[in-house]
Amino acid sequence: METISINRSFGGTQGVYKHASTATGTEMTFAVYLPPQAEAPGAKLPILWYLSGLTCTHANVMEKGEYRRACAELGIIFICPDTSPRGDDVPDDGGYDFGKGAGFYVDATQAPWSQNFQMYSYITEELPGIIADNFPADMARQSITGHSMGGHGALTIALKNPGVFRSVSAFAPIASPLNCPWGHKALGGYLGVDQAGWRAYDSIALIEDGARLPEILVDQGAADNFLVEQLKPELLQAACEKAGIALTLRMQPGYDHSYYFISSFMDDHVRWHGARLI
Ligand SMILES: N[C@@H](CCC(=O)N[C@@H](CS)C(=O)NCC(=O)O)C(=O)O
Repeated sequence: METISINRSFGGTQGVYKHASTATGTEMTFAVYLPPQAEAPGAKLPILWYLSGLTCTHANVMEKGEYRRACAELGIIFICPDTSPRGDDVPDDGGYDFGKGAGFYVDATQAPWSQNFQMYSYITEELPGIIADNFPADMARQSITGHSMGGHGALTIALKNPGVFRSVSAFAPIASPLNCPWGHKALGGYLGVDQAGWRAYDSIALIEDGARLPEILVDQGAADNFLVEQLKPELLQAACEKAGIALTLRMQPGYDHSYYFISSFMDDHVRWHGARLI
């Protein structure tokens, strides 16, 4: 692991790092905020993962997400991975919603994507190992959140890994790739046309197939341009009601899909996870 930058912030440090990934076969960049409590000898602190949305790198939430004040107060490590492999040798698509910047947190099975687009394994196996080896992290206390495509990532990863995360929340998540154009393009490309294989990466299908979480917090801007066609929180609400999952879905009047929305509710999410991590 190589350090790209370290900046003092809220008494802790905002770092950016890169490493050679065996999952993706590329260099991967990620950001880690260490709160001031990390500097105490023998510290082992809880982790909050944040998975980003389409077009993002680690940097969007790092620069605009405004998580550091609450993480510094509570003593939470905040981790910001990239959304896909990068590099000249990595295949790409002309659009913003498939290929680079759009890994969808799946392990691709279809050529040419399967060579590098192994983001599910990267996020659930490889990067946690790097974090455990290099930071004062208590891997028994992890929570996960994310935005849009990253909200889909947070929900599906938590549903598929029971017991790993103390809590899961999301900002404007893609509720069901099986039921929106972004999902059809990406999962069709990465996993092939047989939609049976998509169910392992669809929150609604996972719940229908028996996966359970005790509770979920979701904030959704009511003025989000993607709400009706792509995000469809009503599908998550119906699935959770049927399965007995305690979903708190907060429709936020006037908010759009941007980091102006995410940063407005980030403090709430960090504190909600903090109450379950500390
Ligand atoms: N570029 C797309 C929108 C993509 C988009 O809204 N991406 C969200 C995540 S789904 C984002 O966080 N973008 C980066 C940013 O706002 O910093 C469009 O113009 O329709």
